[in-house]
Amino acid sequence: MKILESELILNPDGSIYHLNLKPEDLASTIITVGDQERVEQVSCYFEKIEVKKQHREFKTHTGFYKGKRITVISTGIGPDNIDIVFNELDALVNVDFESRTLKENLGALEIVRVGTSGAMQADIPVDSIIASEVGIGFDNLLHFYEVPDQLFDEEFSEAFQKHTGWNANNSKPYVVAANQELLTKFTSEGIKKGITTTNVGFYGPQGRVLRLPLQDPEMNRKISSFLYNGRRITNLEMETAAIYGMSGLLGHKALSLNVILANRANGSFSKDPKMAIDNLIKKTLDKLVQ
Ligand SMILES: O=P(O)(O)O[C@H]1O[C@H](CO)[C@@H](O)[C@H]1O
Ligand SMILES: O=c1cc[nH]c(=O)[nH]1
Repeated sequence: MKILESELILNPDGSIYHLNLKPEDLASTIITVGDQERVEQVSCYFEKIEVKKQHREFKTHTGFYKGKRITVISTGIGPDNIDIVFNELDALVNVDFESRTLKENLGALEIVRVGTSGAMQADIPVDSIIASEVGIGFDNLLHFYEVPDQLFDEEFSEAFQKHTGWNANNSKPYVVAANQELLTKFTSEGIKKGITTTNVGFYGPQGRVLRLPLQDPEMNRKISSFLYNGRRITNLEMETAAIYGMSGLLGHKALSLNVILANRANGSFSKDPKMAIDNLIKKTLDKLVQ
């Protein structure tokens, strides 16, 4: 069935609406970063860059690292942007833009998020790296899609809601896993597995108080004391669960790696965030070519 012009929006040059990319601009291995300035921080390691495009906060470089074609793209902040980026990345590989129909053989992208994050446990040092084996989404993005039974871990979500006395006005947390193959490949010395919450804001939704009091000032304490099958929540950020959910629905493989910049349990912050992120970028690139 033909996808209408109002649903799959193409720019006059044939590129997709927000990302400003054409199908040939994209590699099948993709690194997503939040900050558009991080795109160069990744692509500076490429031996050759063949595509450089930007529209709004979505900046893309495609090039080669040790002979492997890789795309690095910025998503901006938050799950609403993940909806845009993941639908458009998928359309770039799985929709024929000429006929506006789905391709017969659907492609699976390999997607690794290189992000920054806050630790919820005092013993997780700033500058360390966590590979999220599970994302817990506090956003409601995934609830707008038809979700197959096996994608969310409902039992996990219920245990979490019970432990925290979760306020139903916030959302219904969804729990979704990383791609196991990528998780195994990336977990190593210097990259530890963890459980990551995806929060809908940086301040109140992550329990930060500058001037506004919180609806539940105890939320971070409840999150950090939660245990599920002996596993604790390690860190929080703003994209991972949405990335895992959208990848699960669309048939792509995704893993989220985050360097810890803030430790919320002991109030510390990285002394050199740029260097800490750079360390994660180098590790990610080397793992991708292994
Ligand atoms: O550094 P990035 O990848 O943007 O990730 C984290 O940093 C942003 C908040 O400062 C949020 O996007 C959060 O997920
Ligand atoms: O505390 C933090 C640090 C980075 N990113 C977040 O979302 N939270």
